[in-house]
Amino acid sequence: MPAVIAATGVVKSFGEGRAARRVLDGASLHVHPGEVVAILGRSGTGKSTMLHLVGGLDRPDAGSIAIAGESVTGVSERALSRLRRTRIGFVFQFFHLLPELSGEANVLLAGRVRGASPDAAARGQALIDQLGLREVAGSLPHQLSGGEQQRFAIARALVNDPPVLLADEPTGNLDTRAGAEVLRLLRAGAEEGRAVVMVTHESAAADIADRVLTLRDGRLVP
Ligand SMILES: Nc1ncnc2c1ncn2[C@@H]1O[C@H](COP(=O)(O)OP(=O)(O)OP(=O)(O)O)[C@@H](O)[C@H]1O
Repeated sequence: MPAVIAATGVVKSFGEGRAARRVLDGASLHVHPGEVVAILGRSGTGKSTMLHLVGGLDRPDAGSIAIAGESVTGVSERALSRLRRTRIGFVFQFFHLLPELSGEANVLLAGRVRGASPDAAARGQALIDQLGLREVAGSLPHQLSGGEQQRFAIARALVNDPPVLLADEPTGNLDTRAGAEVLRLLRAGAEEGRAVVMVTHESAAADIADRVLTLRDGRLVP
C-alpha cells in the first residue's frame, strides 16, 4: 500500500543572514493508512514545523511532500487550501474552536467548505453523537471543559472524512482522563484507515503509536 503521507528531504530555515537557523535539514516521513506515528523531541527541535509543512500550513525551502498522492509542494495557494480543507484534519493543543460558534456549529462549518463531501453534515451529527457531545452541542467553547472542546475539535477534524489526521500536542492541555479519551479517538481514527501523526511530549501518547520517531538535528530518526 502506498504511503498516504510521503515527505522526503524536507528543509526549512527561519530567519535571515547570520541569524538564519535551519530547523529541518532533510527530514523524511512516510505514513501508511491505519498507522499512528508519534513524533517526540526536545523543545524547539522543529516538531510543530514538520507537522505544519506536512499539513500544507507552511511551505518547505526544499524537499517534496505529498498527501494521498497529491503534491503539497509546488502547487498554487488555492490548490493547497483545498487539499488542507478536504484531505487533512488538524487537532491542536489549544483546540482552536471559533469562540462565537457553538461546538456543533464549529463542526458543521468545517463540513460546509468548498470541496467538502456531500454527506459532511450527516457525518458531523453522527460524530457529535459518537463522541458523547449531544448534550453540550449548543454550548459555546468557553462553556465547555477542555476535554469536550478537544472532542469537538476532533469531530471537526473528521467531518470531511480526511485520509490524514495531524495532531499537535493534542493532550497537552488536558487532564489524564480527558487525554486518554482523546488518544483513544485518534487511535480509532487510524483503525478507520487514516494516517495519524501526533507531536507529543507525553509518554502515554507515544504508547498508542505504532511507531515513535524523534526529531533530532533536523531529521526524523527511529
Ligand atoms: N514562523 C517562524 N518564524 C521564525 N522562527 C520560527 C517560526 N516557527 C518556528 N520557528 C523556530 O523554529 C524552531 C522550531 O520550532 P517548532 O515549534 O517547530 O519546535 P517544536 O519542536 O515543536 O518545539 P516545542 O516542543 O517547544 O513545541 C524554534 O527555534 C522556533 O523558534
